[in-house]
Amino acid sequence: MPAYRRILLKLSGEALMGDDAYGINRATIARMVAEVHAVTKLGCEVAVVIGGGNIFRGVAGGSVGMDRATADYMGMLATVMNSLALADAMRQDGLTARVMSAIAIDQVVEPYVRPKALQYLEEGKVVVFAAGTGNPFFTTDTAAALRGAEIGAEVVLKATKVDGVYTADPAKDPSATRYSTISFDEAIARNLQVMDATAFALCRDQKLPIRVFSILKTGALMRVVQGEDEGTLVHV
Ligand SMILES: Nc1ncnc2c1ncn2[C@@H]1O[C@H](COP(=O)(O)OP(=O)(O)O)[C@@H](O)[C@H]1O
Ligand SMILES: O=c1ccn([C@@H]2O[C@H](COP(=O)(O)OP(=O)(O)O)[C@@H](O)[C@H]2O)c(=O)[nH]1
Repeated sequence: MPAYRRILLKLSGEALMGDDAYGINRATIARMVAEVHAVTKLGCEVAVVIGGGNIFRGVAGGSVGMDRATADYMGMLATVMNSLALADAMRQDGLTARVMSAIAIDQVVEPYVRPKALQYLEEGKVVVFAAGTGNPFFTTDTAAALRGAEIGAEVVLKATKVDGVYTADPAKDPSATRYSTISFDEAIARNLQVMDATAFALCRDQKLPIRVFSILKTGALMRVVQGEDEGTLVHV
């Protein structure tokens, strides 16, 4: 029995690069798909939000000097590409996935319609939410919080490059230590950058817990879905 009936899984775009410099690493995406497939077999309904940082980010290198909103729309389009790649990898693995976009791009993917998304989930299909929230100045972490709340997910699972929430950015401060649990209030007060404050605040207000764990660690998703202690739980 899974510990959760329905989850919202946030996959880092940047982590999908694996050891590549850009784009999507086939082995990394195939491994993530296999892990998602395994948890669906437990009877867990899975919705996915995927980032775009492996292709384009509104606030990084390639966007210097650009109008921020324009750069953010490019970032959202990057998430559409990742979503298509992910859904196709799922198809190859024998999983049925549906991509729904927050921005109209009807010839490519169907638009996000909440009742339709709920129907797909009830049918056991994996739903991949593309284009983030559909708005510039937001992130795919916030999209994960938003869609997670909308579909009544019991938890937002953030699969990223680090294996939890640390006292400081572990990429910059090697003396940082990992929390096994932390409250939303403390994570916000300490300005911990593992997720943006908008995402934290939305989940806190909706009483939707977040678990942060490593996308690089094989079997971590399964352990989380089985209710085992993995990564960091951010709670109300
Ligand atoms: N307190 C912290 N605990 C953990 N990670 C942190 C913290 N502060 C900053 N980070 C950084 O946040 C990154 C994850 O956030 P982000 O870049 O938005 O990832 P994603 O691509 O998954 O959206 C980690 O790779 C880590 O280096
Ligand atoms: O609701 C959203 C979600 C994403 N983005 C843009 O899309 C980029 C890629 O998303 P994100 O950085 O969250 O991806 P990840 O960190 O997971 O790779 C962001 O930098 C933003 O420019 C946006 O404008 N609105």
